[in-house]
Amino acid sequence: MLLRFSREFEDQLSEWQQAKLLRPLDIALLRAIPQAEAVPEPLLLYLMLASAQLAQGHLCLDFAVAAKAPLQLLPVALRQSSHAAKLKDFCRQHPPMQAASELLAYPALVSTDLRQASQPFVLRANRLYLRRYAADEQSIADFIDGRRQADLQLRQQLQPQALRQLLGLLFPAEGAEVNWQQQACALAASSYFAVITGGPGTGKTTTVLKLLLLLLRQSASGLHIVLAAPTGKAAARLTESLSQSRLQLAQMLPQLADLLPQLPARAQTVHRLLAPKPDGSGFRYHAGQLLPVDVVIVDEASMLDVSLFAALVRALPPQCRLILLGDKDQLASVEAGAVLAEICRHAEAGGYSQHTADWLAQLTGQPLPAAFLSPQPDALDQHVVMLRKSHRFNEHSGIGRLARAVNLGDSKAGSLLESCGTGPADLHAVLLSQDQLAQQVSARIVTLLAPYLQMLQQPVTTATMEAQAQALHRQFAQVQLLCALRQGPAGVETVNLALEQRLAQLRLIGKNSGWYHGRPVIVLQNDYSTGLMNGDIGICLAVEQEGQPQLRVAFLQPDNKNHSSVRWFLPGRLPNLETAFALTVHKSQGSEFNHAVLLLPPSDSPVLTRELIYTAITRARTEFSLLLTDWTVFNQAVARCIVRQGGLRLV
Ligand SMILES: Nc1ncnc2c1ncn2[C@@H]1O[C@H](COP(=O)(O)OP(=O)(O)OP(=O)(O)O)[C@@H](O)[C@H]1O
Repeated sequence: MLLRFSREFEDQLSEWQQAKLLRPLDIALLRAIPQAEAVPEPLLLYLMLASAQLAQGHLCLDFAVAAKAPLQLLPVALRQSSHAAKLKDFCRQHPPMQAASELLAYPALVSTDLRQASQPFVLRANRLYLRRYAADEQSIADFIDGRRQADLQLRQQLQPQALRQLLGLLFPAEGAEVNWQQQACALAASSYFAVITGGPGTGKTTTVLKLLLLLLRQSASGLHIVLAAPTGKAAARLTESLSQSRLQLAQMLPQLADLLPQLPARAQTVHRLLAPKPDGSGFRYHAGQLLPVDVVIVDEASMLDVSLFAALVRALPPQCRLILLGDKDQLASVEAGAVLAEICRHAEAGGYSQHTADWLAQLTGQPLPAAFLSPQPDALDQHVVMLRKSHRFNEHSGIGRLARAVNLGDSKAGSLLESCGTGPADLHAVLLSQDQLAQQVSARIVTLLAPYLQMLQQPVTTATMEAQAQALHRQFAQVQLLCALRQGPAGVETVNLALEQRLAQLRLIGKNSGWYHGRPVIVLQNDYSTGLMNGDIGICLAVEQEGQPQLRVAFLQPDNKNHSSVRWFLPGRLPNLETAFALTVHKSQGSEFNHAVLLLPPSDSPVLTRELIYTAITRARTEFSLLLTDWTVFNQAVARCIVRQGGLRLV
């Protein structure tokens, strides 16, 4: 039975829903809980607001934040709206901290002890959670805590001298500067849980491969190692990057080359590792059925949402190591929580205890500078090492400098781009007018895509289809247009449509809707029947068969020999997908392009954040372009950080 509330309260709810202060889902949730009937209406509204926080990526409603700044409970776009006053008035009339204590009078609905019972809400340290998210956060905190205890024993068993020798072999001395890769390897080699964070090209993959060689050398009976990533695209890129790094390591470290065959050749998605049950009721591996693994490496961990992370740690056996790799400054997952960013909150400063610093110095022979030590060390910081030197972008690289400036929220970041022509050669900015924006963008992108479009003019035959698909994929990945938004005049949908129309007008594609020769597509969900993963890119080609063109879609699948093979599909067999001439920045995470072109919308939006701009810039290998109509939009985005409420550091 669904609850009906008093007439006045129902009216208030529909007003709040219309004002977008609540979602229909937030209201429906409380209607479905019989115990809610006894709760006074203001408290019910707080419970609904706690559920509404998830839409903004927060794990909980923080009453302390609500008391200090009630508008923080709203998406940025709504904070200026006339409706925001409703929320302010509500918080004034029903003070949040008082509501937090009043909620305790309803133990059938709200519990303070997660382990005790199964109430739908959990209140801890003035944070109100839906039970599931409190449980996820608790699982992660328990996992990290458990691993920390186990580390004490592990370090007693290790032989520092032997480790030091291996670390010396893996990281030959380079000078007086701290070798953070070596520090990361030393920490991870002596921990059951470690996080290696760093910007693009700082050597995360290289470091973790060296770590695996070290662990393999130390293991008497071999190790079951698994490499995973949150998306299929990121897993494919990790597979590719692994095969390149293996070749380099084989040359650099001939003494350890015999161990290379023991390294996994492929990475998989975290979902696939946990094996979803066919009926969608969870995973085959969980706390009651642990994964048979010794070491799990998860790359692009910024994209891990709290629920997937919790599901993973619950399924790990006690003696299994978990090593997370990722760039803490990138966009977090669209789902709730920002686990990597939260764990790495103090990574820049280090925050090491004297004990950690002494241990690392013993293993590496390199003492950490005092600036990285903290007099009041936080336990979580002892698991994290940040790699600080980019081996891809040197100090003269415009991309590297721009990424750093954006990351620091430096208001001068725009001037690096504005000084086009006189500034760094790898950066470009183009100011467009608002009129016919998508058409102006299309004209520019068609020029950048010229080599790809030219290649498409070659007829594709059954004899040449494989090689042509490979070449077209390589060419298509050279330049990628990234949109900050999905909808609106500069959104992915409008721009893809405008591009298709322009290409059809120029007769560079056969038609501008449905399937056509040359249509690039991106898969929008994992599909285990085809093996295609969310984020995979395909190209539709008309293959001449007995004089008749047949449309087939070519997807690349990296193999373990640093090559790719092509998988062909009939368009009708493919899962949910969309055209990929333009991608959202979110969808581009985990991919890289020689030239990344970011299009900003004409007006500000809460989605435009420092993390989004940074993620777009760091997709670029050799060139980055910004298309915009107004520099204020760029500057406002750089000034806006994503803040997500969660309590991992408090649990
Ligand atoms: N210490 C080093 N000295 C010189 N080159 C290095 C060093 N570490 C890594 N590299 C090189 O820098 C490049 C990037 O390294 P790697 O792929 O390990 O970085 P990453 O942080 O994993 O990058 P991504 O941002 O792509 O995930 C590789 O070509 C690698 O060989």
